[in-house]
Amino acid sequence: MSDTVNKVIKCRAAVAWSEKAPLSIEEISVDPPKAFEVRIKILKTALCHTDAYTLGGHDPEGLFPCVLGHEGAGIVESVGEGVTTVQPGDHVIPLYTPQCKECKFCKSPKTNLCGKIRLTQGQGLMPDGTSRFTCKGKTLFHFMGCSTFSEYTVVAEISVAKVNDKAPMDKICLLGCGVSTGYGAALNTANVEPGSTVAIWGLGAVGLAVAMGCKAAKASRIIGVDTNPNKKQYALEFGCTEFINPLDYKDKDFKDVIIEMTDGGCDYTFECIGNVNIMRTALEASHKGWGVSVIIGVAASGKEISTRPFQLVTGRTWKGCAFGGWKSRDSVPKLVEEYMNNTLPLDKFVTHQLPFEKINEGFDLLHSGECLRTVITCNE
Ligand SMILES: NC(=O)C1=CN([C@@H]2O[C@H](COP(=O)(O)OP(=O)(O)OC[C@H]3O[C@@H](n4cnc5c(N)ncnc54)[C@H](OP(=O)(O)O)[C@@H]3O)[C@@H](O)[C@H]2O)C=CC1
Ligand SMILES: N[C@@H](CCC(=O)N[C@@H](CSC=O)C(=O)NCC(=O)O)C(=O)O
Ligand SMILES: [Zn+2]
Ligand SMILES: [Zn+2]
Repeated sequence: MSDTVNKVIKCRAAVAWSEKAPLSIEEISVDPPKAFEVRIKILKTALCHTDAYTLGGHDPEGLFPCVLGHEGAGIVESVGEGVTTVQPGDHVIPLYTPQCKECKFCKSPKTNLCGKIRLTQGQGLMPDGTSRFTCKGKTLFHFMGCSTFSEYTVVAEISVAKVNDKAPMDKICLLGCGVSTGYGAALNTANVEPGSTVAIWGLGAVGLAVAMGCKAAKASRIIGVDTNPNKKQYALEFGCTEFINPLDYKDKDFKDVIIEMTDGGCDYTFECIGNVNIMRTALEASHKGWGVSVIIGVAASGKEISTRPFQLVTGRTWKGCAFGGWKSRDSVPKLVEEYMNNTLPLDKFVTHQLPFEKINEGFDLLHSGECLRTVITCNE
């Protein structure tokens, strides 16, 4: 048994003291896990666009000071009373979409949105309404039920997936969010069929994982759309059959470009940016009668979508997707196995690696357009 069990752990965390400010590496105190909670030593975490979105002050649920991060992997350090499904030493991925298996959402095959702890998670707190983090006498909020930008974190038992302990943490951490989300949006939410025509707006890690999912589903045309011309090379590498840059068609309504290219529109379209104007374009570029458009991107506070209702009357469907539609505790260990047997590539998403103290450079990279994912080493 580790000598930290039942004790407060003092460790480094990247604290977000306020929005729009760089993270600050601080010594924080991490309390022991309470009942049905798990304390995790985080080995690796990646940065997702959603961390930047919340730090940028765009998240209506953003609370500060907090410990951000939700795309991580680590080892269970200790467990609270009543925890039965994981034990110290287990390799785990924290889950921002938990799976309690008891609530009406978990019992429904129609959704992966567990409702058990969503309220307190959105309040930046553990399920009992308190925080496990303090720093310089101040309480820090949790983030998305994960807070992986720390050497140690505490999460609910229903928010951890136990995974293969042979799997490399610097790759499988990506299954905590971006890759699982994009891949599942294609396979679960859209349920893309063989021979389909698809367009994907926004070729970051999420959009490229959609492309991978569409390729796995044997779509015949996968059109990658991004304003960054450097994304062409990634588009083709991750399964797009063609790449198109809307900035090359400034004199046209871009949805018409796609509609003309595809004889009336795509069977499936995906928005992976968080831009409500593009969400409309993606819907309207889907085919009359049967087109399905999936919103994955997270839009800034106050933004709303619109279209003419006629677009829906004439048979298009607008859908949304959180965490790829995966029932998380059941599915994430299987996705790790897919990685281990080489059916779900992760390595090529990791374009940058940084030590913990350079985490702010990871945000710069995310904004630079050069990077798909930066993986941070929290503990060796
Ligand atoms: N629903 C869910 O469960 C999840 C949602 N998300 C959300 O998904 C979105 C994508 O995340 P991620 O892949 O990490 O983000 P990235 O920022 O890495 O990728 C977004 C891409 O879109 C490009 N882009 C920006 N504006 C346009 C435009 N007008 N037209 C075409 N392309 C454009 C960007 O180009 P450039 O590089 O030049 O900026 C970039 O390549 C975010 O909104 C994120 O918050 C993420 C995970 C889960
Ligand atoms: N907090 C925001 C919405 C943020 C959001 O939509 N989050 C996604 C995951 S994004 C991951 O990188 C999600 O799963 N949402 C479902 C949920 O229950 O949070 C807001 O309040 O608008
Ligand atoms: Zn994310
Ligand atoms: Zn549930």
